[in-house]
Amino acid sequence: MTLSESGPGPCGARLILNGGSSTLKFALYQGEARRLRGTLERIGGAPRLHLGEAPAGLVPPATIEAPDTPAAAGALLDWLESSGELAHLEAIVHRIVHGGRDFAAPVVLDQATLSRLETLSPLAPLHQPQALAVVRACRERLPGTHQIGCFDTAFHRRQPRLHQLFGLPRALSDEGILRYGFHGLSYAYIARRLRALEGDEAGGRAIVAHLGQGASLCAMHRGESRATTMGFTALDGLMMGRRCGALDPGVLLYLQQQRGWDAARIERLLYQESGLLGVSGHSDDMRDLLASHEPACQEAVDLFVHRILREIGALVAVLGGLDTLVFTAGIGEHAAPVRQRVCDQLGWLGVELDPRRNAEQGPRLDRGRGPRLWVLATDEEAEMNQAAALLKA
Ligand SMILES: Nc1ncnc2c1ncn2[C@@H]1O[C@H](COP(=O)(O)OP(=O)(O)O)[C@@H](O)[C@H]1O
Ligand SMILES: CC(=O)OP(=O)(O)O
Ligand SMILES: [Mg+2]
Repeated sequence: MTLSESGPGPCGARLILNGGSSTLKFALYQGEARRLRGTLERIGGAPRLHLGEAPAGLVPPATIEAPDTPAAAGALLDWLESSGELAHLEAIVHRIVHGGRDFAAPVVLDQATLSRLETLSPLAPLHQPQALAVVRACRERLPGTHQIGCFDTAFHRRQPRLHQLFGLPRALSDEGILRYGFHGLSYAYIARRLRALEGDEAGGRAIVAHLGQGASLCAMHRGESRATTMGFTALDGLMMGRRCGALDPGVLLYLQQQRGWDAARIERLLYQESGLLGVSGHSDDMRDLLASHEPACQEAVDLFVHRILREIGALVAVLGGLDTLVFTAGIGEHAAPVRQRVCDQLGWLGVELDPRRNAEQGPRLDRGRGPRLWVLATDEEAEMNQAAALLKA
């Protein structure tokens, strides 16, 4: 079904909801024009609502209750509704992290689609159940609006088959145990930005470092995904805020067999207790670690950078060289010391970061020699709005 078959007309507004592992980002669009944009961050801790863009007179709520993403979305809808912002709402566009093999483009989220997506929840336990709960709540609360899903995995579905395979028995690959990759809405947006910024030069080999609470790298050729560090789930690859990234699977066997850990205990270790938080013993937030002089906090940052370097090396080998390196997402966009440390250790690739440009947040960071270096603010919401508009066409 396309929206034009049943939609209420061309001038309806679209609300975009982008649930991350620590944030709920939102935006309201009228066609291509953005009316407001904001982030609810530190969900589950001490939530704060930042309004990046908003019409004059729209005041954020003084306090917000957000123990989890569905509660955060409910509070956000309460506030937008009481402010009169949802009067002409046509659709709510949801970021759905896992689309598996079947969902490679935006879809209308009807009952049957939701049931199919629920089967993927175990593969993205921090994101998928929460996003689907938000969709169900929106269907009940605003039955006159369409619910549309855009998928993190979609951008990577055209990777060469070899790059999607694990070295597992064929039968397991055939049933869908494959490398899917995530953060695809962010990578699709950055690929578009690079085309606009670099023009014909964008035909080259690029690595995009999406460094947020979840973190991954994507190797692109001509703006298309060739390889990425996340896999079947959003656990693989880089070390993250609370996830350890790539891990010798023997560690899991050891914990099961020698310590008697069950699946729930292992899931908690992998998704909640590891990464920057586990190594530092202090915080999962790069801002806290960069401000600390504790050796364990510094070691956590050292390991974060080291893992990025190792994975960049692997992706450069896949691409056969490097023309462009982009930093994006919470850490990539804001943590100049992390960008500096990564680039300082990539001299062997001809990377030369300009410290002044880096301190001034670029957007161009190189000295005019070697691979082009950029810091670009990602905009998954803009990508989702555009994708939803195409669904309507
Ligand atoms: N000014 C900053 N300096 C360093 N790190 C930052 C800064 N602002 C945000 N971050 C990091 O970005 C993370 C959030 O990234 P983001 O991409 O917005 O989140 P999510 O992965 O939940 O979508 C925070 O956990 C924090 O580590
Ligand atoms: C897939 C993933 O880890 O997303 P986020 O970084 O938004 O939590
Ligand atoms: Mg995110």
